[in-house]
This record gives sequence, structure tokens and C-alpha cells, in this order.
Amino acid sequence: MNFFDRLHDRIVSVDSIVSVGLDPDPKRIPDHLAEYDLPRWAFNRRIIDATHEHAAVYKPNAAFYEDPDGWRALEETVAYAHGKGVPVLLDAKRADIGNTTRQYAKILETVDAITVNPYMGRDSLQPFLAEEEAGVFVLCRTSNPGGADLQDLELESGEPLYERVAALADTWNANDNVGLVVGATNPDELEEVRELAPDLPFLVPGIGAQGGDAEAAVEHGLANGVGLVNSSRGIIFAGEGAGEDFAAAAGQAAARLQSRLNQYRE
Ligand SMILES: O=c1ccn([C@@H]2O[C@H](COP(=O)(O)O)[C@@H](O)[C@H]2O)c(=O)[nH]1
Repeated sequence: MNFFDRLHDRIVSVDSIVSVGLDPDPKRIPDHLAEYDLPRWAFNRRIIDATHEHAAVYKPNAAFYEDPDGWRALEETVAYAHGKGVPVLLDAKRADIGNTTRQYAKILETVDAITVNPYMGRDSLQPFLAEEEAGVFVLCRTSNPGGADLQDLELESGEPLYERVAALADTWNANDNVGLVVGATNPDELEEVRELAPDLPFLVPGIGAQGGDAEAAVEHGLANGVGLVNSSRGIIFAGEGAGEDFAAAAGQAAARLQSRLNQYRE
């Protein structure tokens, strides 16, 4: 079954478009979890237990797992999320020449969807795009302040680069498996990209810790009701300093975000 059909079913069953970002910064994991073999996994397991009823997906960012223990923690986390019925979107921002991307794309045997970087062009993404059942979210207009440095550059046609990316991504969608990453910190761009790619679901990061616009994220992020609004630190570290109660605070933060976003859904 296509990723976006599965995501649609998940969104309907939990009535949520919340993507819970699993970015377990080792410096912020509660002290009492340090005794575990894999503290990041111990942390994520408790976060998943507390938040899964509010999560449309989990979005681990690969940067928090790129060491031997990290990969083990990620593997356990993905299996546990799947056990709770929640799809996993790996935020890895991958792409490379074809034979290298073919290796990167093997991760789609483990996770359900991935973020990719369009900078090297279509052939660098082909092994991901060919995975018919996986979701492929193409970076379009990112939420960081420096996103404008390249993404806003005006092409000869007069359009900014991020608009060309959106239009190209639309043509890469032969398998109905392409989405776009557009930050909530850029509400005008969100609206413009939605006009250019009316049928592509968005992953919208940048609310919470980055201060983006949650209403615009919902208004423009969804295509036929399917799309994701992510919060990572705002959920998983909501209980920072609360000791063993940290996960309950994360659950409450996820529930609050779910209700807030649902106010804006049609
Ligand atoms: O444009 C982008 C693309 C990806 N991200 C990632 O999303 C989360 C956001 O974390 P918060 O704690 O909610 O700020 C993180 O993994 C980023 O690498 C993004 O922020 N912006």
C-alpha cells in the first residue's frame, strides 16, 4: 500500500497530523536514563509510550543516531513505533550519485518514508522515487534562516529556486510517493508552494522551538487532508527537568499540539 494512503489511514484513525520528532539530544536526556545500555532508545521508548495516540508519524532525525549505538537505538525505536502502528519518516536529507543513492535507499526496507535533498537533481533521487510504497519528501523551502541563501535565488525565468524545486518534484511523482518539506517559518512561501503543487502532501517543520506559524502550516500543508506538521524539541523535551515524569509531559505536549492543529483542519 502506498505511503500516503497509509498515512491517510493513520491520520484518520488518530485524528492527528502531528509528526513527533525523535531527536534525542544526549545532553538533554534525563539523568536517570544514563544507566541504560542505549539511553536514546530508553528515552524514545518512553516518549513513544506517552505520545503514540497523538502521532501521525514519528520523525527521527538521522543526525541523532549516526554512531554504532545510535543505529541500534534507531533500529529499536523504529520497530517499537511500528509495533504501535505508527509509520516512521527518517529525516535524513539524503541524495548522491546513483550507485551511492541505491545504497542509501536500502533504508526504506526499515522506515516508511525519508527526506531527500534535490540539489543533485533527479537521477540522484531515482532509487528513492522508484520505491513505490515509500514516501519521499523533497526539501523545498527549509525553515532555517539561511534557507533563503540558495532557495530564494531568482532564476532567469524570474522564479525563485524553491518554486522550481516544487514544480520539478511534481513531475517526479509518477508513483504518487512524493511530498515536499516546507518550513512553517515561511508562511508566504508555504502558500505559494501549495499553489504550485496542489496535490503534494507537505512535511512542515519549524513550529514550536523555531516559532513558525501553526495555522499556515495546517492551511497550506495538507493535500486532500494528508500532510504532517512536525514538532521535535517542543514535544520530547516538554518535561525537561521533570525527572521521571518527563514522558508524561511529552504526552501532554503532543495532545495539546494535536488539538491546536485540529482547530485549523477543515
Ligand atoms: O526545513 C527543515 C527541515 C527539517 N527540519 C528538521 O525538523 C526538526 C525540527 O525540530 P524542532 O525541535 O521542532 O525545531 C529537526 O529534526 C530539524 O532538523 C527543520 O527544522 N527544518
